[in-house]
Amino acid sequence: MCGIVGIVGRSSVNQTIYDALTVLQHRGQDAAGIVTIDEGAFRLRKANGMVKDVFEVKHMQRLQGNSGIGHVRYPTAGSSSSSEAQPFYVNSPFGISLAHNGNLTNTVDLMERLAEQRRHVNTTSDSEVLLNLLADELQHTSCRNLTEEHVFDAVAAVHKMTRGAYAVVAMIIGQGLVAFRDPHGIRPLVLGKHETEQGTEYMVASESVALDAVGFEVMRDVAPGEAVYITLDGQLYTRQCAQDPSHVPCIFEYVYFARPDSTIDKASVYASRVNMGTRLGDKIKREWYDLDIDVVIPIPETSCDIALEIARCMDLPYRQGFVKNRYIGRTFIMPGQQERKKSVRRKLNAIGAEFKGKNVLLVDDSIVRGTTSEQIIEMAREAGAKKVYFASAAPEIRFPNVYGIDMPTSNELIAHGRDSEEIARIIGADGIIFQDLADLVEAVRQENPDIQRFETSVFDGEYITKDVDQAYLDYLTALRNDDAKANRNMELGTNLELHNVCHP
Ligand SMILES: O=P(O)(O)OC[C@H]1O[C@H](OP(=O)(O)OP(=O)(O)O)[C@H](O)[C@@H]1O
Ligand SMILES: NC(=O)CC[C@H](N)C(=O)O
Ligand SMILES: [Mg+2]
Repeated sequence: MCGIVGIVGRSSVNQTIYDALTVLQHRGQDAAGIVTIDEGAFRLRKANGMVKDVFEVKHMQRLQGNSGIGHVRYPTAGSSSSSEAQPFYVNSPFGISLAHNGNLTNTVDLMERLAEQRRHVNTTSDSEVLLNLLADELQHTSCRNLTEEHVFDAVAAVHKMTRGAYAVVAMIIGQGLVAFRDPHGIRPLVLGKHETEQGTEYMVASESVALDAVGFEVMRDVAPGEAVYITLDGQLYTRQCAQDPSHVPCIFEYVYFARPDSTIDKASVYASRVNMGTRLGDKIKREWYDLDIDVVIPIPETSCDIALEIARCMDLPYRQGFVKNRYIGRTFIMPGQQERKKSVRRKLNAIGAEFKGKNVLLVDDSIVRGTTSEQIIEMAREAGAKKVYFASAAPEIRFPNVYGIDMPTSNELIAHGRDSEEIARIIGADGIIFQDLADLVEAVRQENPDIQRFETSVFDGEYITKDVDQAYLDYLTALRNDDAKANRNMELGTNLELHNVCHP
């Protein structure tokens, strides 16, 4: 998952965008970038690394201007090379810079289409394709200045061509900032404002927490298919640009990706996780009524709220049996399995007294590759646990994700083609229990019953964009399994870092 932010302000926005990106860091740890508009030119800094490492004082000083966009990246397409860090830039028309959260499912077709238009895409990134599509549509207008109608027509045309998931923010030199969400609203996008003496400032971001952190007030979520256009002098326009929008947000945002203090599509992530705990706690009581569990222990960090609620439901003590190293990021979104594996032990350490001689129930939000659960169970046993049971607040993840979460290969998923007993045996648990999908859906719907359907393909294999067939999944497996990614990253390590040349 990536994080995006965009601001049209009344004074310098560099620090505000930086601060917002630090609060969205949990959505992408591979690369970060900011572009601002200053005196009719883009100022850009992007590179691999965490926000605090990418932007030094000298970069921040160059990022002048009252409007800009930012991105934190977790790659789901192309490579991890710094030349694929975002925002991307294209010089015509006007000069456009774009940042994207999500993943396109018809990138190959779109590339061909762009080639026919004699547009060059310099990387293997789907986001650069998206930028060129938008640019190509804006190119059709012959006016010197864009109106909101030109912008909205261009977004409508992009919607027609593009399949997959996308929340997008783009800056157009001399014109304004445009943000839009795919017609299913798979990825989140929220709009907010801040009143100043000079006038209203507007901001869009992946999560509401980014607005909270920098003192902006949340106005509303951007609707599926809707576009927001804010001119550089601060006029806000909005329009529905999709022909047949429907609201099908990604449920994994609530399970794992988003911060608990965010509200996405009017459903609090924290409250949804507590509800997941209540429902899973009830299931454990029903199905494991004869088990002798002494204590409930979360696997930090995302599962803590869920585990606390399970303990409450089951009337059992809740103990923080694992201490998290606060200087290590999320392991699941790291690029390779070797690194992910090594990081679990560097990140989490057991407190012996909480395990010795006890039957423990470990709780996690989800089990994806099983990297975390396998090692954590081993650590619990080394710390002296008698029995180790495992509960997952999400159902078994059996199908690839094609909408912005890097789970492209079913063979890398521990639950693919396996039942609970086999999974328990592999990770070394004495018993394992998963949330039912209906309960997971209701846990979030409890917070916003207007959401009729969620994007749940990783659990049930149903892809809302209808263009995902076995041939596409096979293509993705070949392209993005861990080995293929590692090879590609080595090859592209020296790729032309076209957009970074002026700010090393
Ligand atoms: O089965 P796996 O492939 O290990 O993936 C699942 C684990 O990865 C995530 O944790 P992560 O360390 O990324 O982040 P967190 O600290 O927010 O829990 C998630 O919360 C699970 O613990
Ligand atoms: N996780 C994401 O949103 C990734 C965005 C884009 N597909 C990239 O790989 O850069
Ligand atoms: Mg975790």
